[in-house]
Amino acid sequence: MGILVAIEGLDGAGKNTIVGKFHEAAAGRAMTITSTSFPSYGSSVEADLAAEALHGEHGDLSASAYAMALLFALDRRRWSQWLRRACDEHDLVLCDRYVASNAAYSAARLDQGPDGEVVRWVADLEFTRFGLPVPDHQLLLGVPPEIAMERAQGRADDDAGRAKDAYERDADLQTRVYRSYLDLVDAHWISPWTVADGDAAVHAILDLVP
Ligand SMILES: Nc1ncnc2c1ncn2[C@@H]1O[C@H](COP(=O)(O)OP(=O)(O)OP(=O)(O)O)[C@@H](O)[C@H]1O
Ligand SMILES: Cc1cn([C@H]2C[C@H](O)[C@@H](COP(=O)(O)O)O2)c(=O)[nH]c1=O
Repeated sequence: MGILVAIEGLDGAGKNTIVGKFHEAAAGRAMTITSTSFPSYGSSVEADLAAEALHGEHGDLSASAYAMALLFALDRRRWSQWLRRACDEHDLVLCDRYVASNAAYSAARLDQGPDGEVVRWVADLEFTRFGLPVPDHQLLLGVPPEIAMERAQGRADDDAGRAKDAYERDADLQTRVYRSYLDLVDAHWISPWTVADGDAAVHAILDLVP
């Protein structure tokens, strides 16, 4: 039975990039690794609707923190079986964003803390009602908002297909999301956390694999 690790952080923090580094580093160890990412664009209608809403479509859908969180949660729900099977078949299963993304972004949008109503609602909905597996460990990329926003801007400048969405354009929201993540870490929300970046992050997580 493998371990499930969620990789969390701001937009542009480098989550997708570090997943590549995990795969490279795991190849040098006697272990198997698999990964997925959320939102699962292109394979679930909920993920695509959420992205479209954050790019200005679907009326006032994106104005509701709960509606957006529900779309992200319904997207993840489709992956529940896949995640359980992946943990049976691999030593390490990585998720580029997981349930804590919903907790951190929703709490930041609604100016609530880690013990607030929306964080409780996210956990009840996703873990209790939808039965998503609880992550064994969560990695917060310790990349502060100024750097993450610079990277997201660079990516948008280089790639017309990666124009910034409503969350990425909102510098104040990004700052509050980072605070929310740090609050979740301090509260040991759901499972143990590591805050790290780069090679240190990769090795800290690989060392957790029995
Ligand atoms: N350690 C790093 N140093 C400098 N640039 C980086 C680093 N990691 C990633 N980048 C660059 O920053 C940009 C964002 O990286 P990436 O797509 O991995 O972030 P992300 O956290 O997955 O973003 P999102 O959540 O918005 O999808 C990319 O252009 C990537 O090449
Ligand atoms: C999975 C997930 C995502 N979000 C937010 C975080 C991002 O700003 C956007 C889109 O994600 P991407 O990584 O930039 O493609 O959605 C969220 O609030 N809740 C979630 O569960």
